[in-house]
Amino acid sequence: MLLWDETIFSNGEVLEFDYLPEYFVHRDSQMQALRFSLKPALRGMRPVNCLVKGPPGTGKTTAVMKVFNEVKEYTDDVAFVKVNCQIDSTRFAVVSRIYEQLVHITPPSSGISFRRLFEKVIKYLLDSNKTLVVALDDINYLFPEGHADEVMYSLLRAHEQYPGARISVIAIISDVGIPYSFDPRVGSVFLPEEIAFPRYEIAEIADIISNRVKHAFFQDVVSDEALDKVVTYVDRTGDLRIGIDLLKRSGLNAERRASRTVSVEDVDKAYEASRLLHLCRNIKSLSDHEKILLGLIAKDSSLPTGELYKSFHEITGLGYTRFYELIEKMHISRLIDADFSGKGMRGRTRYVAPVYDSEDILKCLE
Ligand SMILES: Nc1ncnc2c1ncn2[C@@H]1O[C@H](COP(=O)(O)OP(=O)(O)OP(=O)(O)O)[C@@H](O)[C@H]1O
Repeated sequence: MLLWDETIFSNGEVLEFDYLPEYFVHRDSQMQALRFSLKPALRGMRPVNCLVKGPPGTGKTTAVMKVFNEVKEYTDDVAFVKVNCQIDSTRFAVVSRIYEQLVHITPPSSGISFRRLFEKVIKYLLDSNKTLVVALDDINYLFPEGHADEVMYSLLRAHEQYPGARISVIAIISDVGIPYSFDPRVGSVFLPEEIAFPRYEIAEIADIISNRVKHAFFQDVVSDEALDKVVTYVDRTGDLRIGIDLLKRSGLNAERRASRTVSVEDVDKAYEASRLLHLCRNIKSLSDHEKILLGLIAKDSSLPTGELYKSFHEITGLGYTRFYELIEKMHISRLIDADFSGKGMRGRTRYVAPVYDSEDILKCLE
């Protein structure tokens, strides 16, 4: 029996999402490519822009943050800023975040234009003679409304308007199969070094997960069978984040039943929640109107678009154009399927259906 102050976690912190692991392996070539791209900054030159691409949970953000930390050890002349585009999803929000991280003051959310704020960023860089490297993490979230082009254009052409400004970008794309492309105007200034992060092999997953177990739990808490089960689940999606979440939830499940060991059943039970991680993460990033619409679609996927619009309009008061834009956006984000069902008596009727299990969607929306 576990007492109140007893725990099976020796260092649960290593299972938190924001933990930067010391043991970071199987990404040597990618780390090396990042180092080479950033190296010019050590000589006061603009670093090479990068496009870091790969499926979710393959270590992209971690690799970039680790290389940032390495360079910070060498020099104070480079300022590194990571922007989470899922949270900061407009050009203004991105530059606000950059300003906040550089100057350590949160700018007002209104009453100041993008241009004014951007000029403050540039002034800071010129006054301090620093090079700025911006990692735009999960830049995918900026594509649907065209913000990715605006952001990239502003950052990468800054030196034309403000001579002497040195800014480079590491665009991190979580590749979930949705096509994306930059505007040709951006393409002419963004000729990046592309760095691919492929899915991990099962042996690599096993290596990383077992190392995390060693640091997170006391000895012999996680049996080989339970560990294998976690690895099998991670291998299904290729996403290590799911594995780390699984470890944490399995451990908590074991503690809940006052056990000193994590069983295969604890892992199975935890997977119910962990497998929804991505879906819930995507849904969390939607606006309130999008959530309402997705909820309606999940509740009844057989509704023709006209009916769906009526219900949506009743709740939100929004018009058809906006409704249609939201349908398009969620279609692009792969949350819904939106297909023309053919030509009927009333012309073309477009039906929409959720890509994911409706119950799962409703669970994430709760
Ligand atoms: N090679 C590795 N060694 C140790 N831990 C790793 C490794 N790769 C990824 N991880 C862990 O997996 C989790 C997800 O990694 P990370 O956030 O870097 O992935 P990502 O590719 O940026 O994901 P996304 O595209 O979803 O944003 C983190 O907790 C990280 O510590």
